[in-house]
Amino acid sequence: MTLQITLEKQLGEINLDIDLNLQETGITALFGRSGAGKTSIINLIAGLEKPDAGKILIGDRVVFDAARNINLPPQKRQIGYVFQGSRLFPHYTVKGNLNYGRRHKDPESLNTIAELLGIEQLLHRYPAALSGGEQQRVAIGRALLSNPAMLLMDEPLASLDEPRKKELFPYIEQLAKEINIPIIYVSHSLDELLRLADQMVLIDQGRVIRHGEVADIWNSEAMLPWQPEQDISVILEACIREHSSRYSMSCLALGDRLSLWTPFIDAPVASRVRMRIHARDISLVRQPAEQSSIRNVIPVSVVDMTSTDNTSACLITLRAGQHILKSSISRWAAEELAIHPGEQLFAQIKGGSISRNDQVANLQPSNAFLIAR
Ligand SMILES: Nc1ncnc2c1ncn2[C@@H]1O[C@H](COP(=O)(O)OP(=O)(O)OP(=O)(O)O)[C@@H](O)[C@H]1O
Repeated sequence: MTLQITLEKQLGEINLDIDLNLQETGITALFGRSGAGKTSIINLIAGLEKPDAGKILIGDRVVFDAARNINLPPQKRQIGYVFQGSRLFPHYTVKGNLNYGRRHKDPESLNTIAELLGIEQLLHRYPAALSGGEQQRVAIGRALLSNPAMLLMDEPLASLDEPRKKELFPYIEQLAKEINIPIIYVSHSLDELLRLADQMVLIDQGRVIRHGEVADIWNSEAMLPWQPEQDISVILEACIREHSSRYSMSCLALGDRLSLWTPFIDAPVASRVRMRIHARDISLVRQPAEQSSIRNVIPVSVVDMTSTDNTSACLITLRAGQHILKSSISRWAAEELAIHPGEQLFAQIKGGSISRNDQVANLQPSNAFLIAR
């Protein structure tokens, strides 16, 4: 099943003009600045607003086609929607909320979804007696129990504090693995992109700037505006080659003979992981030191270097096998080392600098992620 979305809509000053083909499963993040048009896109897909022109196809089901005057109302589109706030009915219990609008209130699917979201113990409580994270899990459950062909989530974590956000990540990841429908997830959080998204669509001024794999876009120039100079990073995706239980570290295969040691990742050898590596944690040398505390000394070639006169730092883009790395060093050091594009150098990466929050372990080739705890 594919998802084809062509939309045009004048939104005040912004002319929304979108043409997207989305994957059938997994999470696609709609990412962009405030006011870029993300919520408008999912409201148009859900049928809460009407496009000026375009067509929306879920598989072979046409839910909107301006040319043929087809415009199914939201309840006929088979689309689940999770909003920023949970929007639960306060006078219904959790169970009542989950069953709301369900024609066939079979307890089996309710129990399955409740278990998936860890809300089995909450079924008889009222929303007022739930935490923000629990309320959002119920809201997700309610959307799923409408048996949707696709799920839209508009910043579902935005109203939660950091600990609650972290509490919800594993549920959303698990959900993406268990349910076989596409999820469109609106966000402007890099952490959510790193942890949850398989694909991303970068939106600006109502247009699609980039659409593709998260790592490809994250590592491109298009994402630099979202990364403060001190916090520039790349996403690296690779398979676990081995573990060292003695030192509590894991080794990622970057290529035939290229390895990266990181703090231990609780996932099997050969499984794929995603890792955020900060440019500030990579230094460069012409020759590896004979004795060094740094475990990762990786041969790289210089792809590109940028610096501005008014900053002291120089950002150097590097290639290690198939992987992109970025190093932020001082302009002084860059000049002294006389670094130029095309040169071969060695990147030193302190394994310990990669925190647990920067690691995501993926147990399936389908990009379904499990957080490395
Ligand atoms: N019905 C409308 N009529 C006119 N302008 C609108 C309408 N809906 C949205 N807009 C404008 O379109 C732009 C995009 O809004 P939208 O809410 O889709 O952005 P967003 O990317 O979701 O932003 P945020 O991240 O802040 O939620 C905004 O400038 C908004 O003011």
